[in-house]
Formats: sequence, C-alpha cells, structure tokens
Amino acid sequence: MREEYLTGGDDHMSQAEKEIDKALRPLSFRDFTGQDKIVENLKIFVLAARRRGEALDHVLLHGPPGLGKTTLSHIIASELDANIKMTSGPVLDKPSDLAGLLTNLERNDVLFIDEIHRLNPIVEEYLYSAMEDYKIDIMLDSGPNARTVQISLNPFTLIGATTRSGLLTSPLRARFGINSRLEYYDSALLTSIVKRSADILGSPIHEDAAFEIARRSRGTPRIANNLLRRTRDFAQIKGDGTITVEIARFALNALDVDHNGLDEMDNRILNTIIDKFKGGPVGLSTIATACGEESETIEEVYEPFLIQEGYIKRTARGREATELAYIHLGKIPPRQVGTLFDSPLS
Ligand SMILES: Nc1ncnc2c1ncn2[C@@H]1O[C@H](COP(=O)(O)OP(=O)(O)OP(=O)(O)O)[C@@H](O)[C@H]1O
Ligand SMILES: [Mg+2]
Repeated sequence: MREEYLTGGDDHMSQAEKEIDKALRPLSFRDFTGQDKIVENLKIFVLAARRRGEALDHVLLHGPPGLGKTTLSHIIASELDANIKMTSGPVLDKPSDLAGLLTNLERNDVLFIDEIHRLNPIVEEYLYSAMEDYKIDIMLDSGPNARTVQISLNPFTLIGATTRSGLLTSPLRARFGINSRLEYYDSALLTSIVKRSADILGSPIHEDAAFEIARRSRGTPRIANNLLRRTRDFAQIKGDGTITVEIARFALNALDVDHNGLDEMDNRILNTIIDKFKGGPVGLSTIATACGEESETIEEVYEPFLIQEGYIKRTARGREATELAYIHLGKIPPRQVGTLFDSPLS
C-alpha cells in the first residue's frame, strides 16, 4: 500500500511524537480493538469488494476526535490492498484541486478526506458526480470560449471523516453507501489498548495501572495513549520504570485528570454552568465565552463526553448541569419543588 499525504496534518507534534504515534497505530482489522459492529461489517464489505474486483462503496466515518477514524481509514485501504491519498476539506480550495487528486487515482484506490464537513460548497458539488458516476466535468477556457469536457475517473472509494456529521449537507451524506458512527470505548477495551501500547513501548505495566489509565481517558484511545506516555515518564523518573497503580494515580493527578477522568476544561465547563448560570439552561456560546474556549471545540470535543456520562443535558433552551455534575463537584444539587414525583436527574 502506498500512502500519500497532501496536507501538513499533525503539524503540532514533534518528530519523535509522530514516530511513537505511528508505532502505536493499529495496522489491520485484527489490531483494531473495539467498534466491533463497524469492524465486522467493514470486513465483509471489503472482502466482497475485493472478490468482485470493484471499488469499495464510499465510507463516511463520524464521531468525536481520537476514536480511530483516521486509523480505520488506513486499515480499510490496507485491507483492500489499495493506495490511499489523504487530504482534508479546508485544503481543497477550488474544484481544480479536487480534479487534480481524482484524476491521479488508480483503479480502486482510496481517497481520504478528513474534516469533510468543511468542504467548500463548489468543490462539494464536483464531488457528487465523481462519487456517483466516477466522472467529473472540467471547465476549459473562460468567457465566450468556455466549454466543459467530461473526464472519466478510475473507480475509487471516498472515505470521509468528520467530528460534525450534523454539518454535512444531505446530498453529500446520501452519497455514502457505508455510514458508521464511532462510539466512545469502555474501560475494558481501553485497558487492552493501553496494555498493547505499553507492550509496543517496552514499558512494563500492572493490570490495575492499565485499568486506572483506561478508566480516566474520556473513552478515547488517543487520550489513553497520551496518558500512558506521560505516565511512563513518571515511572522512569520516580520509580524503576514499571507502571504501577500508584505511579499511574500520581501521574494522572499531576496531569489534572480527576478521579472520574474529567480534565480541567471539563470541570471548568461544569463549574461555569453551575456557579455562573445556576445550573442552566444556558446557551453554548455563553458557556464558551465564560470558559474562554471556542464554541466549536466545546461542542465537538467536551460536550459529547459530558452528555454521554450524564453530567450535562442538552435541552431546547440550552445546556443544563445534572445532579451528577453537582455531586461530582462536591456541590449540593438544587432542590426542586415537587421532586417527589420527578426522576432525580430530570
Ligand atoms: N481501536 C483502536 N485500537 C487501538 N488504538 C487506537 C484505536 N483507535 C484509535 N487508536 C489510537 O488512537 C489514536 C487516534 O486515532 P485516530 O487518529 O484514528 O482518531 P480520529 O478519529 O481520526 O481523530 P480526529 O477526529 O482527531 O482526526 C491513533 O493514533 C491510534 O494509535
Ligand atoms: Mg483523524
């Protein structure tokens, strides 16, 4: 499989970090832990496409950051024995950028478009006929001489990834034959991911320590791997290199990850809703301003986990802190009139 990157991508990481990241990244369906249903289906679709010698149907992968969308895309290409070309929505400025990419694809190759919700609408329209009929119209000349020619493309698979599937237009969404939503991982799955990563890094780790890191990783493999790497530093400096549960607890506290795995920003959001807005309901942009964070980041990164864990609720009038959030922060939940007949979390 040939990989080609058309974007800078993970520019914020140092070279050494990129190397480690690459080493920890699962390369086949077999190495990929969790998301069982999605993986089982993909295995079948990939096998069937290979048997027929056809391109796999277009795949949309969505879900919060760090759950494995990019990883799965690489795995799909590798299991298809196809090349993968990677780009992202904001990078494809004009139709000719896309045309250049599409015309260079070999038969049954994979084109990966990250952040596909951020495609320029004009580029997106071009994509429609490419996805549907493997054809694109290219405009030659301009003014009175303008004419379009139609170019046939090799059959290909588009894999689109997004953290914001709600922002996808319906015509685009409708053109994906396979649509998978990745879910947060439970602690047992993350424990095995942490153990596998520790093994690759050559760091001895106790079972309870792996579980402690897993449990406090916001259901996210990327966070689990990051916490593992930082914990490993503590183990090497403060201990004999073995990651024990004491070292893990010490490291996680030093990293401001609380006992339930919420980080500083999670707690700031909950504190803000409760202290400044009487527990809500309060609008997203108001929370964002009060916390000094972008609304987009709160909606994409923090809120889905806080909702899934039951700390906040999304209502028509805004976000509300639940009783669990009060308890988590050691605050007394407000008593409501008529609580006797209401469920405690309503
Ligand atoms: N199922 C998994 N098993 C083991 N490791 C995983 C799994 N999923 C993700 N990872 C690890 O987590 C890291 C982040 O995954 P990935 O980059 O695929 O997430 P993503 O969904 O593309 O995130 P983003 O939305 O930020 O682009 C990977 O480098 C990989 O090491
Ligand atoms: Mg990604």
